[in-house]
Amino acid sequence: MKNQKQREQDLKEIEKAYSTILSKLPLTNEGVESTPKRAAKALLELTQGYHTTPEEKIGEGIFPYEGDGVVHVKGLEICSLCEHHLLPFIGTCSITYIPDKKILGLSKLKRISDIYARRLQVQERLTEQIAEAIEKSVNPKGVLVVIRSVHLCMKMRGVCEKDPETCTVVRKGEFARNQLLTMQYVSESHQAPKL
Ligand SMILES: Nc1nc2c(ncn2[C@@H]2O[C@H](COP(=O)(O)OP(=O)(O)OP(=O)(O)O)[C@@H](O)[C@H]2O)c(=O)[nH]1
Ligand SMILES: [Zn+2]
Repeated sequence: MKNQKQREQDLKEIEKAYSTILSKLPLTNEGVESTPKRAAKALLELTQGYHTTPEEKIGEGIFPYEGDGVVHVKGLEICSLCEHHLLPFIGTCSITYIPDKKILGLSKLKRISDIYARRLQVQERLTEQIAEAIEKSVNPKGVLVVIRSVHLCMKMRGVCEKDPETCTVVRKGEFARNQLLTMQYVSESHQAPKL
């Protein structure tokens, strides 16, 4: 992982690259003087997930559990950047797991999804990585992750689709074996926001 000095150097180089990009546009706006600096900071913020791991974010947030239930958390906001166009995709994530003696602190589900969303992504891989991280942390009997999102690269450019929604589903353990259970929780997942 990069240290503070390397990251400051990266920030300067990204800022320079944004200046070059802007210099190719016939701009007349006066307000863009500090834009390369702001854009560089924004890019690093949107990709800060590269500098952390689930283990680090989960910390002490794993607890013993004796029950036989299901944990289902929906409506976790996903803000990511597509790796092809560097344009946002924005959606909601629903995480369901069947604990086996261990549960995660609820906020840790959002922290895990953020670690992977704050990188350059395709939605399929993002969904898979969240499911894998939950599997690795508490070894549940099953995990189901559903993301429903809108890709701005489909809406603002290219095909310019008016109301596109992409749904990706990853099933592990019990969910991979039980289609009916999977369908129940997929149908309960929140729709992507209207953008
Ligand atoms: N599978 C998948 N595709 C994505 C995701 N985000 C963007 N894409 C797609 O990546 C593809 C890149 O296709 P290319 O033909 O290389 O790029 P392009 O010419 O900009 O494609 P168009 O968007 O069709 O104009 C496009 O079809 C995008 O819609 C994602 O999360 N998952
Ligand atoms: Zn894209």
